[in-house]
Amino acid sequence: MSTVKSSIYKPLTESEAIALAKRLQLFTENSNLTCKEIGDGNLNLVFKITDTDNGNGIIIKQALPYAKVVGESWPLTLDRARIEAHALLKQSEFVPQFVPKVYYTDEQLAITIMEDLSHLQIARAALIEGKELPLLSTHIGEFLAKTLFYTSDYAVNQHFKKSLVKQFINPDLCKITEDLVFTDPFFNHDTNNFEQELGQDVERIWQDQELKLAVAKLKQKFLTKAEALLHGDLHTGSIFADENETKVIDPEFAYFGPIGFDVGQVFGNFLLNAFSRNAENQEVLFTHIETTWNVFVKEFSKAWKNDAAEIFAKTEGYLEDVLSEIFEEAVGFAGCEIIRRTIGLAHVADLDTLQPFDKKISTKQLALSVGSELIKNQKAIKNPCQFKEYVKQTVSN
Ligand SMILES: Nc1ncnc2c1ncn2[C@@H]1O[C@H](COP(=O)(O)OP(=O)(O)O)[C@@H](O)[C@H]1O
Ligand SMILES: CSC[C@H]1O[C@H](OP(=O)(O)O)[C@H](O)[C@@H]1O
Repeated sequence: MSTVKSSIYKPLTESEAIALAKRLQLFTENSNLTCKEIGDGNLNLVFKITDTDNGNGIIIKQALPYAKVVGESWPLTLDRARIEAHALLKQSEFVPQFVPKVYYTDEQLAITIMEDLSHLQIARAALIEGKELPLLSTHIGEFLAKTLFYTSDYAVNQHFKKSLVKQFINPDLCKITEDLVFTDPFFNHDTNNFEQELGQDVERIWQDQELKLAVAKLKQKFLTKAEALLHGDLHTGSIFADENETKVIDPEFAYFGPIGFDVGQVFGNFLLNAFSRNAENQEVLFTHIETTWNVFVKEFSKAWKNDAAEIFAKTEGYLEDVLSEIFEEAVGFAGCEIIRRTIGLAHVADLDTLQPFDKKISTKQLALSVGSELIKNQKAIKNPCQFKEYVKQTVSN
């Protein structure tokens, strides 16, 4: 992997993307290449370049100087491409099997060239289609445990950790999360986006002082708790998977934050998919939540026992306390993710594609109730079993 800093920024066209790939000798000179811009996310361009003779491909991801979902009226730093590439490289030190290979980066052009994962499917789409993805949560539990433990003060020399914190200072992308996840959905803000039929449910959220106090505290943790290098946007649209393989993409929101945030986003997105299903098909999502947590605990504890640098690591009860706090925070962060994906700016297809309309509205009402209950009852929910009971109880009330 090499990095070049001399180009001048310009959004690529499909033919320029091909020319770049050839110039970088990522294909042989006579290759017949096709290119298609396939970006379906909120922020960036994604070019898929394929050699038509053998099907081999690469992906060129390029940041735009604004948020694609809104347009040029929402300027956004190109530095997110540097953060994404460096986060992928850092994660690959601990879990190379779960991230795409990075072939090349150019900070000026804001591009990352990486492995084409088109043989896999985005997990959100696969779950909506009802696929089980049997290894997804085992892999994600291990991804979370290793990327988070090995970038934390539990594992890393404090001086080195602070140099990493500096490398991953990501204020613009953090501000998006601070606003879209932790602020706007809890106030009458113009970024919110919800059906008028949800008006009373949303008003209830805006008036709920107990809920708002709990969200304020979670937001404060997101702002201040520089515990480990987070992925920062670990929803099921950031995961490629099939029955055997799992790859986590799109860590442009990476920064040093609370471990429970990444874990909570995973829980929240599994639940959003569960809400979209009939009761008899929901169990597999609760199993994914349980497995994610159990594998996370197993791998995090193993890493702690073998590799902790912190002198207090062997102190009785410390690991257990750290894990309890991560779980408690994850429950609250999951609640925030569920609420923001239901009434905030950026929705999820799991809920938005539900039909008929009445079913969509009633499911969203349920999501808002469950999200609120999780946030308000974080301390009472101590394990995946109680998590499931709280969700089921809220659904049946
Ligand atoms: N490495 C990859 N291999 C194949 N397709 C990819 C790859 N990275 C991204 N994509 C495609 O581009 C889409 C958007 O990518 P993503 O990184 O999520 O962009 P954004 O940052 O804009 O959300 C993904 O949903 C996927 O379809
Ligand atoms: C204006 S950004 C909204 C939303 O989009 C990001 O998701 P993605 O990059 O995966 O499309 C992130 O979740 C932001 O909160």
